[in-house]
Amino acid sequence: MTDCFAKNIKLSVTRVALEERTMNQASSVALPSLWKLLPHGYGGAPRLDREVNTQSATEASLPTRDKAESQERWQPFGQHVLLSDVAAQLSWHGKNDVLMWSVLLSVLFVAAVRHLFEASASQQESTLAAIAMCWLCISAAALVTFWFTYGMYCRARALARIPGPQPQNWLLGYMELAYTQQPHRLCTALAETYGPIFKFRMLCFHVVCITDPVLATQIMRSKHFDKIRFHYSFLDPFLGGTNLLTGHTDSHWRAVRKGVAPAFSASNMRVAFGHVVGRCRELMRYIEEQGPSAVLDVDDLLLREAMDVIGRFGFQRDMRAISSLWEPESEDNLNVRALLDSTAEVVDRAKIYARWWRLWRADVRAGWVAFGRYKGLVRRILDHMKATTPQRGSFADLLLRTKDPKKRQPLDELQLRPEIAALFFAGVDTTGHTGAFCLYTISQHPEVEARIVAELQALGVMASAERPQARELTYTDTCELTYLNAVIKETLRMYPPVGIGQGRICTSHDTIVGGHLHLPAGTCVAMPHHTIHNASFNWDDHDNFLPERWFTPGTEYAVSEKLQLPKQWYTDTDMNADLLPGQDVLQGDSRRAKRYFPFAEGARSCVGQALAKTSLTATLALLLSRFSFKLADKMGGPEGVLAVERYALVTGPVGGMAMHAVPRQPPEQLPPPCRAVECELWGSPISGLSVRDGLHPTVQLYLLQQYRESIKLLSCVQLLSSQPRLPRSNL
Ligand code: HEM
Repeated sequence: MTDCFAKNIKLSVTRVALEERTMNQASSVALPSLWKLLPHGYGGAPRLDREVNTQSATEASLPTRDKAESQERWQPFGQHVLLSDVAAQLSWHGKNDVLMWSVLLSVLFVAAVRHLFEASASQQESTLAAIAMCWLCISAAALVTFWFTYGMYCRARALARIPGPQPQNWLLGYMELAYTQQPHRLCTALAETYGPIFKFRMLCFHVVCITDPVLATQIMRSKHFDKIRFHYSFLDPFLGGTNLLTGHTDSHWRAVRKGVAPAFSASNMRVAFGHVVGRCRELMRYIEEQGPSAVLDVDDLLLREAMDVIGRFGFQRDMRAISSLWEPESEDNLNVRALLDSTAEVVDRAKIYARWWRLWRADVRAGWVAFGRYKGLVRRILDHMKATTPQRGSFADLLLRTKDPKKRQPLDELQLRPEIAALFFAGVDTTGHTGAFCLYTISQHPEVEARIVAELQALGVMASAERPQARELTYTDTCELTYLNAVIKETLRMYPPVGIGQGRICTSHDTIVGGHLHLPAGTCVAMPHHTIHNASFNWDDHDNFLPERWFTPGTEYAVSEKLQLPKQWYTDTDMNADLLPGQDVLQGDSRRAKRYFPFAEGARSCVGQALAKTSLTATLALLLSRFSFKLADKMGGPEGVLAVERYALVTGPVGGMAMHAVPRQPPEQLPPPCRAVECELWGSPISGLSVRDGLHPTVQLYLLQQYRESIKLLSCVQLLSSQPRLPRSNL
């Protein structure tokens, strides 16, 4: 296959590193701007400031204010949909929808000709004017079509030698990828057939799939390839505008990224850990109440936990995603469901043309309402951020302090809202689905589960025969859980949430990748994570779930013996470079080529990866120390799980992951119940403090020192295990 591939690709210049050159050939004329127009430690302990006093008042007033606010605006359908939501969707079509514009212009043209005929004094005069107008329009349309087609022709010629599947429909191209439920698995199958570089066309897009680890690393790290805006802009009407996730790599993105990145610093992860523990304990209480015979959708539960953690960690706001499990009919639960369901609606809108205005369909109306509720949540979070002083160093605080580089002013509301929405959008599905797949893979490998249990017991965070009294999990423990971390890594290898990876494009220049692969300007480049992580040519035992592989140092880096392209493609790369003295591959050596990208690579890599890792490790450690998860019969075993796997911007099990949570020990053998303390000071939660009996002494001291006089602790002490909530009490 390698030889065949080498023959198919023209070996021109021997230049290996990523290189770009401006072409003076006609292709640069063919692809200019038209292409752009067309489809293609918050410092340690949680702060208990006096400012929070204002918070409860604000919170209390929010629902009324929201109601009044929304009554002011015209709501075209349903109480959650505002006119601005419809305007945002229309504006997207205005910018991107070629078909809509073609129809609109044709209608205008016919109307103009009719008007001419009616307005002209004589028959002859009107015929001449109409003919002139027709010629003018036809010439303009022909020019645009020629310009566009010529660009496509140039790209097709330049990419002709790259192998790839033949489209069944020459007009639409290879649309199978757009309509299959598992495009990531289809990509992997194509890579096994056509080799590490293959191409296909979808509509007018020529896509080159690069699954060779060295070239993929180079492109992800390159500043010459940007996000394909058209691909990401689908999200904009729903998220409320361009944001950190969907925007170009421009000065605005840089300002926001630089502004908010410190929120995910190592010291803030200790705070995040506290929130994760608090949420997870509440989740465990719910699971315990359901009992081992209940069929639980662990995917839904973990999505809710991720949502709560992001709400508390990022915005000091209780999203009530877990607590509303007890109140399925509540408004909170409907909002949570809206947020969780909205991803599917975005995907449907991307796949089904003009779905958004088919209002006679109940699912379309439900989709609008889900979007409306999501936006309502975001509006309330922003109001909350503005009305209170966010925790110093938190995402909310940093976002409010970020300045628009052009206006040199803090971001306005219209800029802030999409950033808040994007954080939930990027963080909830990815973390939740990964957790669900981790529990699934562990349930399928009893030997893996046994090793995790042994590790938790050895660390003393899980009760054992030798040590019946388990101690509390601490932040430092998450780094000590090496086997559990290897299990998470292996799950992310086999089930990377962003399965088809990132789409990149170089609009202005032709580019030569690896010294030999010529990519004309406007070619889309896809680096599917699932394929890179699961192709037989990149990994040994690619089909097997082997957490042990992560104990070999440098597993995430490309292996030179396995590379498929001719050796001269790699001569200038650093992938073979020996480590410099004192360098540790486990710490990451940015010069080396990788073959493992669950969080992407380079400037546009995941900003929240530290939070995701902390959250996953702590959640799984706590859940697995208390329960053993078994796949429910209704899932139909591993084949059933594979069948429900669906890529909807993030890979997850459609319909959820049904499992039983079996307590590890009968309750009477469990160590004395542990109390998770949820304190609230005027509505500001101090979560994740867990103690065996009453408030932790440090917290007591801290509270007494800070608030000796004014403290009115709305303390709600929740007992874990199956004990009921305690009534409110004063300190
Ligand atoms: C297992 C969990 C996660 C995985 C696998 C993951 C993966 C990724 C990947 C692959 C990207 C690049 C997407 C692209 O370029 O198309 C990305 C971007 C991003 N992620 Fe994550 N993510 C995870 C969790 C989170 C969390 C918890 C947050 C925040 C709360 C977050 C926030 C973001 C943001 C804001 C971006 C856009 C960054 C930028 O372009 O500057 N992610 N993530």
